Amino acid sequence: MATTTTMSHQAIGSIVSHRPFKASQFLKEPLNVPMKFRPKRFKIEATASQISVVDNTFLSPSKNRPQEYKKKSNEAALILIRHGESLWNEKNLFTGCVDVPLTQKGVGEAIEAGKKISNIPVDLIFTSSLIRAQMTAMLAMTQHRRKKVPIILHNESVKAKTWSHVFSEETRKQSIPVIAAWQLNERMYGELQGLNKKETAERYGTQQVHEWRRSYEIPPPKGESLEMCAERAVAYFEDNIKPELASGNNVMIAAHGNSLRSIIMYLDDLTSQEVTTLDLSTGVPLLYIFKEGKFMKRGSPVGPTEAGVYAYTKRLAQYREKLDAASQATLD
Ligand SMILES: O=C(O)[C@H](O)COP(=O)(O)O
Repeated sequence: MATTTTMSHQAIGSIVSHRPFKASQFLKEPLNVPMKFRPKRFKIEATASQISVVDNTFLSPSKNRPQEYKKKSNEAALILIRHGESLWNEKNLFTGCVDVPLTQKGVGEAIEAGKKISNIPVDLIFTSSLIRAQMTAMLAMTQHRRKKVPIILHNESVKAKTWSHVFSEETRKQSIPVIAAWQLNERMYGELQGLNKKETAERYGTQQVHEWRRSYEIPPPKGESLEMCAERAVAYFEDNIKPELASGNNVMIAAHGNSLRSIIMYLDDLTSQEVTTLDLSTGVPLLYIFKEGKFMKRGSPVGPTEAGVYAYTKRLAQYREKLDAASQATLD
């Protein structure tokens, strides 16, 4: 079924661009995206009065970060975290691209997530452009043993980039670049955004609402199907995140239930049937290792504090030993 979706300002999410532009200019045809993720029917037409997004294709992250951030290794860690509970998760409302902050419980979940990954190296963070994902990333990093400072790279204009430049080499070494990308936003839930999930199921039927929420191909009214969400999220992952992993940079992605489901579908090579049963809890970090062009799942911690249930690789174990040695040296 070929349909064209025209999105309003809610479609992509947040933030600012005062320059007139067509959002379609940011949806490049991805070159390396597998057939199942190539845009088939995804077309956005909007002007700046209807839509506003972070122009984060203006400067691509890997090309514009200083050399110091780049390093080589034959293995890299990839952490995926769905944001902690938001105010609309608490109220059981469809949220989609509406920009809602974390609840107190969500803040706690983000901090607990941070404890679980506190021994895993992180060189670079990608978040969506929505505050609940950004809060989660920042709160999680407060718990990291390496104590680097996450710094948002503002690439939306040359001026923003220049003004947020860090001049001290020493300080730069102690920081982690954070790149916010609207392509990692939650799926646009269309006319369901702001509706109560239980009431919607009562009105339209449990089966219909389940299809809107979990099927791969069926979009909610005027919203994005998981397939459409994958077309932007997986393309972004392939174009901007995978090259970082291939260069040995350890990456954390803080994003959303459905943008992460689409990325996990790609990483685990799930079928459109298998992905219907994939459901992500808030604030639980998943770990993958990227090695020799392949993604290997290393599990997800179940305990509240310890990362030990991850299947550590030798390199991760060495990193942890270094952290232990550094803490011991501080105590001595
Ligand atoms: O956007 C939302 O409402 C949630 O973040 C994800 O909702 P879902 O579990 O209904 O897909």
